[in-house]
Amino acid sequence: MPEAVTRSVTVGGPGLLASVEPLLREWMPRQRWFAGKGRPVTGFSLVAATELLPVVDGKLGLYHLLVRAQQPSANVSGAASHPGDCYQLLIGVREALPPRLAPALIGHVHEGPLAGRTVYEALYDTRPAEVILEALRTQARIGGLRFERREEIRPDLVPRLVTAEQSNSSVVYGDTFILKLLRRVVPGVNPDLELPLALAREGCPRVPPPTAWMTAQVDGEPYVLGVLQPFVQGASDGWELALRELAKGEDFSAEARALGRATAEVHTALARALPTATLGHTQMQSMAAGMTERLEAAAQAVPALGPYVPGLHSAFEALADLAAEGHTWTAQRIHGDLHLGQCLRSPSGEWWLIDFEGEPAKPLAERRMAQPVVRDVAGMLRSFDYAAHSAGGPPAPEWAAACRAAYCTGYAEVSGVDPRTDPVLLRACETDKAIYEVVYEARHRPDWLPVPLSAVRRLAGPDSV
Ligand SMILES: Nc1ncnc2c1ncn2[C@@H]1O[C@H](COP(=O)(O)OP(=O)(O)O)[C@@H](O)[C@H]1O
Ligand SMILES: O=P(O)(O)O[C@H]1O[C@H](CO)[C@@H](O[C@H]2O[C@H](CO)[C@@H](O)[C@H](O)[C@H]2O)[C@H](O)[C@H]1O
Repeated sequence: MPEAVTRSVTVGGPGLLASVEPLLREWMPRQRWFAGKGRPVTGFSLVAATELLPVVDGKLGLYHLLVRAQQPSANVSGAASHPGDCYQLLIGVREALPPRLAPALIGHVHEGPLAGRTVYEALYDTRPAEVILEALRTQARIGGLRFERREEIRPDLVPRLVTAEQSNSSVVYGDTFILKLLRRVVPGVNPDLELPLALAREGCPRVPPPTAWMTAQVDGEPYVLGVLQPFVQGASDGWELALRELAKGEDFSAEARALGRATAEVHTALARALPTATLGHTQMQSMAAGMTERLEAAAQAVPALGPYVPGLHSAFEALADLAAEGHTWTAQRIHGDLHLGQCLRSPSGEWWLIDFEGEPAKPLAERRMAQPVVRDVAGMLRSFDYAAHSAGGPPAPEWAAACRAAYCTGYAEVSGVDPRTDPVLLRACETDKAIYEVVYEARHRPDWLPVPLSAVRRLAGPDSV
């Protein structure tokens, strides 16, 4: 496949990749954001390279790379044709790393134009993070990179990398803005920019409005690479708060109800901002078929699911049956991966929803489809259950049940529709989510696998084991 190198400079283009490839092969699969875990990386191909700061006289060099990780077994059914995932990297080059940058080390280069130098994850470093903010602030165009903004940005904000576990990488600037740099990038409209922009146009106060964003044009296709948005100062995320309350034996249902209200506010604004649809027999049967396919793929990938497969199937069959009876559902754009960790509570008690990327493993077209809002509701209901099984003590099913009920009540107060009035769809969506979580945990956090498995056991019903 011909791949354009945005700006092929001697060191920063193919020369840089050739020098660092052996280091990346070792370093990238260890990163939390690396999506292809468990499959060998056989090599990298360069999609685009942009020099942001040249290596001059031993001073810092900075390169923006889009690289494709070649993993021949990525797609079992189309192994030979899968081009591999494309990742965004910001690579710093120095003579040596100061101790404060030790965690950022990628490795020491032994050959090629960078021989003798050290390459590192540049987001840990102040100057590279400043370069990106400055490009956003001035709406720069560098090589194939485009930086755009909706609002003014102050020039003197001090950056710090967010070190929390996440699927992408974020930098906070002076407690004023947070920039999320996407790691695995795909061509097309990214909902993590599209939806917050649509919500900002609607004046929805529950989602931080994008201040600026960064894109690339590669082979004529647009890639969203990063989004800058206001930083909610002093915020705690819903997951931390829920675990804290659980540890104290405290009820969380007032917050759960407020979260239900916030979710419904966002859904109502999305339904105003973007097209909605009515899903009839064919679409719902195809949704149920998709859920069944995911279950089968998950059972292949995670054998522990095996005994529950028949019971889980019944949730999807019930949905298909309801569709066959002529029942219809309303669909609209939704969050797509809603859970407690995507909800921030400001010190004044307001809830914000973040991270509209959807389930990262799903194709973009699927993530951008109109869907029943119950999918998001199911994600949150799963999250209360997750908290009740993860707090360290014995599982707290009554705590989860109270939160789940309060969340649905809050949702109904704002939207006028209680998700519990659609139990077949709710069970199917919760089951689908729990199966997704089983695969996610098996791949990323195997120690957590028992948490979604306990839900699978419950959702599959008593006859399945
Ligand atoms: N606007 C914001 N204000 C404050 N903190 C934020 C904001 N957006 C994100 N964060 C913090 O950054 C973390 C990662 O953001 P998120 O969008 O969920 O990234 P990822 O897709 O990598 O998981 C969140 O869990 C939250 O703690
Ligand atoms: O926040 P991300 O977009 O990275 O979402 C992924 O990672 C989440 C974990 O960080 C994962 O969420 C699962 O674990 C949460 C607790 O850590 C729990 O609150 C969620 O309910 C549960 O789904 C999410 O599924 C995954 O897409």
